Amino acid sequence: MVLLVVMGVSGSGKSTVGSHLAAKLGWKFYDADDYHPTENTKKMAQGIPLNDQDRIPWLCKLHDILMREESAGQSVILACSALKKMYRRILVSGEDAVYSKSDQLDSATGKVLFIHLDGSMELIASRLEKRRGHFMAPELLQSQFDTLEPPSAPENFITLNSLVRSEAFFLQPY
Ligand SMILES: Nc1ncnc2c1ncn2[C@@H]1O[C@H](COP(=O)(O)OP(=O)(O)OP(=O)(O)O)[C@@H](O)[C@H]1O
Ligand SMILES: O=C(O)[C@H](O)[C@@H](O)[C@H](O)[C@H](O)CO
Repeated sequence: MVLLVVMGVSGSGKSTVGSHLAAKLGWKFYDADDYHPTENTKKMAQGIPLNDQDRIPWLCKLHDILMREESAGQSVILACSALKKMYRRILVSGEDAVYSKSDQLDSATGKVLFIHLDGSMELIASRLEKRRGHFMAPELLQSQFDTLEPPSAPENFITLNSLVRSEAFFLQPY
């Protein structure tokens, strides 16, 4: 049983790569975008970046989903921006991560593998310009990069270039 989170800034390819990979592996797929409260979606559509207060309850909900699937023995892929280290700790450990020191929770980090899709602002901006029918305002990209804290040790992560072709992904089911 594997819990995978495909993370990165808006437009890095989380939904595309994550859903493709889940279909290929026969795992369940969740898109964090589907779990935002309406207020968050409205804010983003108006070009207003989300803050910690907007994101924390949403991340706690996503943590609950991951834990439910873990209890059921179900491997899952979640596409979620997870921009800050604290946000990733909430996904792994729930609301406790908001209040406790990071090293108190480090033993739990191995529960979830984060795949960071890393790409240049130029590449991702060109994708967002072409994308249609999505609520996210493309002008929020700068704030997404400003907020991003790329994962680092002792987090459990791998970094892939956003140019990765989802069909070429190498993971096999196990
Ligand atoms: N590897 C890729 N090569 C070329 N285009 C891609 C690739 N991955 C994604 N795209 C395109 O880039 C755009 C953004 O991709 P996608 O919606 O998957 O990103 P995202 O990270 O889920 O964005 P958001 O967080 O805003 O929902 C889409 O139009 C998608 O078709
Ligand atoms: O943390 C965030 O700011 C949000 O998750 C955004 O990244 C959006 O949900 C998404 O990426 C837009 O499509």
